[in-house]
Amino acid sequence: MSLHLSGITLTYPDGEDRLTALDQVTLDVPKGTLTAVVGPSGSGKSSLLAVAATLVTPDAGTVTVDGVTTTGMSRRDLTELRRRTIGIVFQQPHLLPALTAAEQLEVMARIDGRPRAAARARARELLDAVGLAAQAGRRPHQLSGGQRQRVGIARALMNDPTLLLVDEPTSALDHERGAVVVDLITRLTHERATATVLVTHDRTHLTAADEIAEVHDGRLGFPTVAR
Ligand SMILES: Nc1ncnc2c1ncn2[C@@H]1O[C@H](COP(=O)(O)OP(=O)(O)OP(=O)(O)O)[C@@H](O)[C@H]1O
Repeated sequence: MSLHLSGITLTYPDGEDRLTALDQVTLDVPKGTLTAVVGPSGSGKSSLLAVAATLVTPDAGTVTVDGVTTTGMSRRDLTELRRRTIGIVFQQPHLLPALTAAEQLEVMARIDGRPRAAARARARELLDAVGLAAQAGRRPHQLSGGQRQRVGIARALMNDPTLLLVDEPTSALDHERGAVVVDLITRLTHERATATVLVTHDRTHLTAADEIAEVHDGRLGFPTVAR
């Protein structure tokens, strides 16, 4: 199992009290499958992603990524685990304005200490995989919103992650471009055998999912109704 969340409870300070953002959440995401996480605003979707990304430590429960249980791990070991095994796609890709599409990717590999030639080859391969081979030399302002998001997806795959966490990737895109991005994420999930968690507001994206998890008030349910 590439991602295993077991009995996760997460609370935030709320005045004198604590607000329960996640309540006993258990979720398994096998390699090569996509789980869509849906639910109303404030239900806990971003919190779930942050816990899975090991960016937030839950009050209770265990997070296991690629067979490694993170309980009690040092900050440094968690950073290393994230660097090796987790790719994150944000709502907005936050590209660096001065860098070309290829350089946005190469810089990730250089941070990891990979040789320049290997970084360049990997960046080209991934830009090709997301349909942007011809745009490799363009800077963000020369790309459309959908193309920028695809650069963000390719960048998240640079470290060959086992776990791909995707937060509302289509929020800045129109419906059609959003569907293209979700199709791409689904294809890459199968081709690259990532365990993918996709948070989405758009229920039309659910046809692409292997599993749908609905969050309500921090609790997770799996609908049994047909999609
Ligand atoms: N840092 C924080 N401190 C206190 N409360 C927080 C914090 N982050 C989130 N919350 C609360 O936790 C609950 C879950 O929030 P979360 O952001 O996970 O929801 P969400 O489903 O992602 O919402 P949206 O769809 O609007 O992004 C909400 O009630 C929210 O107000």
